[in-house]
Amino acid sequence: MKTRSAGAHLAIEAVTKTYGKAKALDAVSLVIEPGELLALLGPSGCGKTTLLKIIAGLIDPDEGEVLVDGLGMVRLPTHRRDMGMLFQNYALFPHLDVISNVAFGLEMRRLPRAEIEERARRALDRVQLSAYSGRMPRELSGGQQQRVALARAIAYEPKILLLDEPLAALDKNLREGMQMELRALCKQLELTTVLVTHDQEEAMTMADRIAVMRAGRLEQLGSARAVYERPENRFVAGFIGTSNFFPFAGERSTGALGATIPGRTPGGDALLAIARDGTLPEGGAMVAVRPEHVALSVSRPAAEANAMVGRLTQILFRGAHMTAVLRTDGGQEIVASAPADALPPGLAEGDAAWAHWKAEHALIIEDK
Ligand SMILES: Nc1ncnc2c1ncn2[C@@H]1O[C@H](COP(=O)(O)OP(=O)(O)OP(=O)(O)O)[C@@H](O)[C@H]1O
Repeated sequence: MKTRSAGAHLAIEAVTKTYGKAKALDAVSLVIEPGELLALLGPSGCGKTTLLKIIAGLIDPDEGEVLVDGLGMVRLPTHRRDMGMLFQNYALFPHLDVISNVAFGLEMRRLPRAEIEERARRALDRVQLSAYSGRMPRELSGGQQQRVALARAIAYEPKILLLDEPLAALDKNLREGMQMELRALCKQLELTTVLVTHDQEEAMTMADRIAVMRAGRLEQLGSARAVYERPENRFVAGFIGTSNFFPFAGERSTGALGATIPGRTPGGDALLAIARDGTLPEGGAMVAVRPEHVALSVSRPAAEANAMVGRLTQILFRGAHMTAVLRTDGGQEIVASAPADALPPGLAEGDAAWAHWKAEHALIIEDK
């Protein structure tokens, strides 16, 4: 008997969807490898759910194709696509016990009785709820109900799992635990998984790769690490983590970005040193520096490539980390974050301080 479902290859080709005049999706293409967990991440209204529903067959695209192992899906109804689904409103049937909830989809598929029972028990076992099979949904916690819904989604051993904000209804601690559990299960079952989320931490925790979307288009696709460390534009740098942004005043003709490029900031004549191989973006450039790469000191650091002086307007302790905001005379705000014990002793809000960072931590990104 089959004990696991190996994931399918999923390709989305130039999918477009328009509602009235508004383009919810604008020629989106991406490939998800077998067994890969891909997060669709973006702000509300960017088209994530529309794309997921098109993959599922709940919405028809205007143009484009969805391919599973090379086979076109667009004309196939949802129930013939071999995809498990788990949505935020996972609504279990209140009048059915746990095992019957899990078996429901299998019964719809008219499988033999013995096989339905076997598969439902195996799915419950995978979410560690075997002991709860006779309980009613109202006798379970929110997290347990969510697990039952997950068991229902994987019970018929689909090749693709589609998750739309599946943990949004859970409180923070439970959500974090479930993120790891859900990822582990997808990996164990080798499921090809598409996760819709607007929560960048959830995307980073769970996904092999993240597709960052904005207004119906794909902005950047890469591993969490790549997207975080090498955001291509201001939107991605601001949406995944936080960034300090500086206007870029280097020469457009400067080919070698490894060289020091003089820049001016609203704060005055600060020299911004930037180290990054590559070319300048066509549509205008900015410099981005992550707060954790900015250090603070009382006096000007001798050997640092970039340093700006200002006044500390806020110091916030956040448990393991602290965040400080420095404001230059010219009005440029610089956010620094560091382990709480890394703040120079004696520095307080209102004090003058220097913010500094290495050239290699200043990224040139597209200003869009
Ligand atoms: N049935 C519909 N009729 C008209 N417009 C729609 C419909 N469904 C979605 N839209 C619009 O399409 C765009 C994309 O919606 P979608 O639900 O895919 O966004 P999302 O990224 O999933 O957002 P959220 O995180 O808020 O769920 C939005 O501008 C939305 O208003």
